[in-house]
Amino acid sequence: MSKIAKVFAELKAQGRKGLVPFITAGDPEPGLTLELLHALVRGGADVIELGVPFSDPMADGPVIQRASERALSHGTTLKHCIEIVKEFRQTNDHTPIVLMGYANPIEHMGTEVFVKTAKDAGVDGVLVVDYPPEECEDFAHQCKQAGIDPIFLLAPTSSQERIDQVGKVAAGYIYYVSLKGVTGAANLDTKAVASIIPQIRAASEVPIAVGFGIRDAQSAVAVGQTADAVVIGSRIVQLLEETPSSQRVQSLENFLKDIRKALDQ
Ligand SMILES: O=P(O)(O)OC[C@@H](O)[C@@H](O)c1c[nH]c2ccccc12
Repeated sequence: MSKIAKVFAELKAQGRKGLVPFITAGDPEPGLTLELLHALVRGGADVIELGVPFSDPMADGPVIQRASERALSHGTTLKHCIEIVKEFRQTNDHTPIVLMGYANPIEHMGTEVFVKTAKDAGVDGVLVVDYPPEECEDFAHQCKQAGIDPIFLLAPTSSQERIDQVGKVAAGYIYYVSLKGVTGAANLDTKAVASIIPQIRAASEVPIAVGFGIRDAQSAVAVGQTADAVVIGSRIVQLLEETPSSQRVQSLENFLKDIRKALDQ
């Protein structure tokens, strides 16, 4: 059983919902990411999504685009992201990390080299935004062979055929994009999300995490009523952007603790 599957099995047994925060590696300043990862764990993260900065992040709204730009301006590469995970694993062996990113940097590194170095570093899952299942059979296979869960996106626009297809290859969790739009969008409709989840559950036994537009305890709890986990990205990235450097780690931990508390009530 993968580390991600184990975490979701534990959550289910405890009747709890998963909390999955996202940060961009190398943002807002280089050298802080490792500390931020540990702060997320202290704040109650069950799985962490670590964004690999990319110059043309077409699924991302302005907040995460700016994070990518900052990280790239500090010279953050895919190799650095993997090294951060390796360092994190020196002292944390239990919190799964999912690398989130786009195909270009991975193809630039070479998929075989990527899968091998990611596995050796302790990466648990990979979500490549521009790799729909039919375009990455070989890559998904390589990941699975290495014990890395390939994570796929479904969205309100996904056809039944796509839902079935993702249901067949999914591992770790299925990421349901709550809305038509980019990360950080403000038009979350929890009722619409709740109406689609049963359709996805019918196609797969893999847990369902929902992201896009979850900003606070209230929206997290509302989505958590039907999803197995909630993903929070832009709100966290924005908090880091707005907080003075000396308070970032503590603010992040506090922010997450509040959401955790609300989800566990
Ligand atoms: O930012 P939001 O609205 O909280 O949504 C989560 C999201 O940021 C994170 O999961 C993510 C960041 N970049 C992505 C690209 C595609 C899908 C998902 C993502």
